[in-house]
Amino acid sequence: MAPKGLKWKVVLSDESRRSYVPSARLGDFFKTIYGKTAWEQPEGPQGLLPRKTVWMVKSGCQCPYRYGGVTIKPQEFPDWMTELLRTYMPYCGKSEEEWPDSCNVNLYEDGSHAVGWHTDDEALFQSLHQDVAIVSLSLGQPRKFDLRKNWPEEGERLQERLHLGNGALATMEGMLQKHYMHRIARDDESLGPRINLTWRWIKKHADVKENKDHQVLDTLDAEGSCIFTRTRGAVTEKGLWHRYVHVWVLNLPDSAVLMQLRAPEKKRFGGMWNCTSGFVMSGMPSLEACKHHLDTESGLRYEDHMYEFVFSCKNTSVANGEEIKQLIDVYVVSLKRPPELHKIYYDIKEATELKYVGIGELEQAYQNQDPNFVLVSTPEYARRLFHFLHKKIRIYIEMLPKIDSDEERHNKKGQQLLDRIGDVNKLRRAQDLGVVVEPCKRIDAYSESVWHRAVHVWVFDVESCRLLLLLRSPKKRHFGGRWNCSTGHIKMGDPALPTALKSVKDDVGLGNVTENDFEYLFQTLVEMDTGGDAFLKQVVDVYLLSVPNEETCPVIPDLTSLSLAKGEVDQVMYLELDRLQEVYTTSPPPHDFVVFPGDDYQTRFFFNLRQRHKKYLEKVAEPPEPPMF
Ligand SMILES: O=C(O)CCC(=O)C(=O)O
Ligand SMILES: [Fe+2]
Repeated sequence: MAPKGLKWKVVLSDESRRSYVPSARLGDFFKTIYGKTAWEQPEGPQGLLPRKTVWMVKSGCQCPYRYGGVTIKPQEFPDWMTELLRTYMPYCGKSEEEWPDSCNVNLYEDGSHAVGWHTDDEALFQSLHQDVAIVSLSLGQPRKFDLRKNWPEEGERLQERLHLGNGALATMEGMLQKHYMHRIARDDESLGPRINLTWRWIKKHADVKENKDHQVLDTLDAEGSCIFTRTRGAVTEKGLWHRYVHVWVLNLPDSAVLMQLRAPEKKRFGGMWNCTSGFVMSGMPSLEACKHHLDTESGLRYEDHMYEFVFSCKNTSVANGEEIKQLIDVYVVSLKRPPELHKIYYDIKEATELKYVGIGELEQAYQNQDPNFVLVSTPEYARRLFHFLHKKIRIYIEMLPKIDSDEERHNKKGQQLLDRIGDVNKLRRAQDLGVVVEPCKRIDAYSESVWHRAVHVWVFDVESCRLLLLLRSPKKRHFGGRWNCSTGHIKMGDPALPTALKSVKDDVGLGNVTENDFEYLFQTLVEMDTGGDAFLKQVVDVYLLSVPNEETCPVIPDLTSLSLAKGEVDQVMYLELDRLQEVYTTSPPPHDFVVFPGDDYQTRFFFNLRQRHKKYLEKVAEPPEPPMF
């Protein structure tokens, strides 16, 4: 109450005992929000979120909130939100026009409910690029709110703790989301429920679309020259030739491309996976169209030089009974550090999901004419696109420092001891013959081309005659970014079979199988140039793990049920034996597969497996044996 200019000395200031609103009213707020909210408990990559939540937006906004691998659909601000805003915004100096347009509401039912370290840095809020404000209101059970610096300077305090009590109003301002993380930690004491509201201002909404049918496009003659301009509505209705762009955002480390699931209600190709694509407006260079579509659909902006023009092709297709005639300019944007999915914006009216689809998976979609994907039927499209994508990935992998990803992580594996083998000509099975000379370190085995031992394990779907293939992480020293079976080094003195078992378990998490399920196929010598200075020289015991088998693996493992070793295996697929044999017999072999040289693989392997498949079918077809008395 001090008049301006007069300085009072404050002897006691206890904000913690102050509430902006009488506590009975706080109780009413709590009850209303608790009871009137359709709470959700979404499931993320690590299971159910340890709290209930809703994402609320002002009427007219459709933006979903995506974070930590979950997407929360928006609910419109309910009536009680207006009352809360009217009550609290004056404390933040915000008039009604300036009220926030969205709010994340969390319900922590007890002390086991929490939110882990995170920042509110999703593209919607643009909080990594500019000062933003987030206003937080806490109701109910007081909880501890922690803040932690991302890049603490030496000697600086790392963490701050606030106690957010019933009715506490807090703000996060400036560039806090860039420099700090925050959390509500679990609290094992038995605690009552707490509701927290964080009000935010959405900075990057969906592009407000004008009536698309009125956009003007150039129509083309057979040579691709512009003949006249027509509205988009007329072009699509009459099936006139027009210009179109496809933009493939290439995630180099994962060998994958960004795709979106088109909203089911879209007139053309609704409910199908597609790259970013769109019309080229009259007079617009196609590069501008690419930039426009990528920005408005996904909020991704890149400099011109990031867009590589790959090729143009003519394509005709039919969607929804209408003929579409397009001259498509295809562009690729290759990213060494692609954005995390949950940070990419999308408009749910246009797309309902985003994902990075492995190039292998996309190629398979083309081969199988997968109806879940929008595919360009002109054969040269797939041929030229995949040729280009593979080339980009190859160049990227060649540029990576050649370090074994494991070495990078613990620097231990390189020190592992392997058996060094002397005269490989004397050898049938390394452990039988006295050809093991002396141990050598794994790292030296690589750099000095020392013969050592390894296993290959092929998981064989004997029913459909397919093999499980693993896409090796691009960072692997040998064969990075290429499809192969499961492989492992045999450590000094170890027998091969347990190594085989361990390899598949580590690589793809096949849990129940035992050593008895493995079949020894043959031993082969692998001498290959894997891209480094030295040759890889291995004496390999090749094993087969056939599925299904009655005891430990009664069903063929579903790809999604496998758990892939991080940093080792990026993807898995089943490939028909015939197709793998084609890969093995193509010359030169396709660079995205590891193809082991030598007769053992070329002949024995495929022959062996085909026999097993045949036998299996015969066995299944046999009538059951009559009971014996
Ligand atoms: O419950 C809180 O106080 C924090 C909530 C939060 O960080 C969020 O919703 O992003
Ligand atoms: Fe947060």
